[in-house]
Amino acid sequence: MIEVENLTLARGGAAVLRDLTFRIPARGITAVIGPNGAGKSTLLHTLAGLMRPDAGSVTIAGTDIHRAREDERALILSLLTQSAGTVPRLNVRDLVGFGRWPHHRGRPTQADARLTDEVLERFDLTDLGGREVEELSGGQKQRAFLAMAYAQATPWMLLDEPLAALDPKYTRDIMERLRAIASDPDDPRGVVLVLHDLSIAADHADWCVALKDGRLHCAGPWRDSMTSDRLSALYDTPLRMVSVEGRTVVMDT
Ligand SMILES: Nc1ncnc2c1ncn2[C@@H]1O[C@H](COP(=O)(O)OP(=O)(O)OP(=O)(O)O)[C@@H](O)[C@H]1O
Repeated sequence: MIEVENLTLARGGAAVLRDLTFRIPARGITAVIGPNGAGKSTLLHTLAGLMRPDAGSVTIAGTDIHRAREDERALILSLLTQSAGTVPRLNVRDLVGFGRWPHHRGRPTQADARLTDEVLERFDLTDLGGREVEELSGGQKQRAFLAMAYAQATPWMLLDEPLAALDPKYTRDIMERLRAIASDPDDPRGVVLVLHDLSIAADHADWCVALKDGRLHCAGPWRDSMTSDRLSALYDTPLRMVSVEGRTVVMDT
């Protein structure tokens, strides 16, 4: 479980996260949503321990993230940031293998190599293993970065806008992979991702954390906590959740 208590943080002298208290259950997909500038990326970086709050705490799997050492954090969570983009002259296999770093600290074992191969296979990247990451399409690249985060083998994966600039086919591909990861009976991971596409969130998220102007708008199971009125108030624009062929779609009205 992720437990956030009274989390408060300012950037450049301005309050960005304001007294946030909520929980995220250990399993499933959690969507962090809210308008531009609401504090979603800041929250994710703070959950990951990369930003230190001015007050409050983040406890993940029983560990106070801001008291833990970096190497301890790296065994609890992987973080995929929006700026994960450029890795000159690195091939896909090495990128994915890099996810094993917290486990081997520069001395990869045969088990790390085997695990890297399994992850390449799982993400359909085996044939691309020797290709430079920079040569991949945006969708393939995102899949490779996701595989790197997965290879870190942490109980939690935190992903900042992993669908940015992806076409519908790759969007679906990534979301189906995340669903499989979150509900893997042998090795389930908690997946927390910042999303802008509300229909994707409505369709895939089990849990939601909604921020507005740095404050918690609501948090809880998506089905119970999200309504058309709540979404409209969150984004200050009329939005409606409708069911189309059994799937929830969010449209502006
Ligand atoms: N480096 C920085 N220095 C000072 N303020 C910052 C910095 N980065 C972001 N902020 C401010 O923090 C607030 C929250 O930004 P953040 O990027 O967390 O929001 P967000 O919800 O992820 O936005 P978006 O949906 O547009 O990506 C914004 O007001 C932003 O201007």
